[in-house]
Amino acid sequence: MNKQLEKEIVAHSKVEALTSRTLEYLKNGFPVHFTGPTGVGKTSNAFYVAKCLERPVVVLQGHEEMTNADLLGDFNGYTKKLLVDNYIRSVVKKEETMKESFQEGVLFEAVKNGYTLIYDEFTRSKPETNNLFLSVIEERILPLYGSKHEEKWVKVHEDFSIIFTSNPAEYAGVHKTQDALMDRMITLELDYMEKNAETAILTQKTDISDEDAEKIIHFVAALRDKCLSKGKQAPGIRAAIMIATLYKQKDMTLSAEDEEFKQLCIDILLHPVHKGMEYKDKSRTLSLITQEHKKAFGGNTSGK
Ligand SMILES: Nc1ncnc2c1ncn2[C@@H]1O[C@H](COP(=O)(O)OP(=O)(O)OP(=O)(O)O)[C@@H](O)[C@H]1O
Repeated sequence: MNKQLEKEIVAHSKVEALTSRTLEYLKNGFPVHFTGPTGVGKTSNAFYVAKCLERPVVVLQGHEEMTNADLLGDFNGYTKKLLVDNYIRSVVKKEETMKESFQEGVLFEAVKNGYTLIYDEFTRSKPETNNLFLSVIEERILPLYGSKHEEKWVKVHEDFSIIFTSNPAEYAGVHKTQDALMDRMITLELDYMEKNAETAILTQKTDISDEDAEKIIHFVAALRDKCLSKGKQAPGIRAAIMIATLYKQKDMTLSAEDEEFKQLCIDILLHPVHKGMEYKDKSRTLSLITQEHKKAFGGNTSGK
């Protein structure tokens, strides 16, 4: 696992519980799917579980243009081999052979060697492409049809595991639901983290004090709660990370009276909070943010 990511994970109680259940399911041969809104930790949790499996990790990022060749591999040109034999000086024998060289695709490599595959945002890929996963999961073989490969299929290594992630807000209107594939995995729904877990993550990522981190998290969470009761979109931990990073870097004061800090919060939050509202009038969202900002930072003068 990537050293940077290993350092970054905050293994709060929800992460630990989720990880131990996920490991149990994967070890019994069932793929696991983390789903939930943006920023709740689906990818981070997938990496953490993968690390616990102690196998090499490969990552696939779902996208519209993904093809079977990306997953299985392809012949990517020719390798030329020239053999010159002039053992007897006057007789020169030349032999030239051309061989197609095969570049293994991500899925082929993972399945063959028993790696852990993280398939992030898999619903962004076309269902026809994802159909390859049906036999990998059910029959434990990877069919190599259409790949010009000599073998017809490759057997799935017993250490191979897959963790899928997706965001349900993206399902609508992208592709038809991938029911056959979904039916073969255990889907675990992740929700927004507890405030103390978010505070720990924020402190670790931005190196601000616990007290300041707690205030920023409470502020963002208060606005999120307003969105959740109305719309589907809401600001998450990433917005809090942006606020904390810039507040620290620009040496602002964590106070409702610091106009620069207030403007920073508005810039970061107006768009995501308004997306979560059902009304059109943006000035209502602006006054909501200003109001919550005052509640969270009113009168305070914090030293970082
Ligand atoms: N347990 C954790 N420890 C440390 N950082 C975390 C943890 N959970 C989430 N994060 C951080 O929060 C942010 C969002 O996490 P992540 O990318 O895993 O969410 P996601 O649900 O996959 O989001 P998206 O759907 O937008 O891809 C990242 O900066 C990530 O590093």
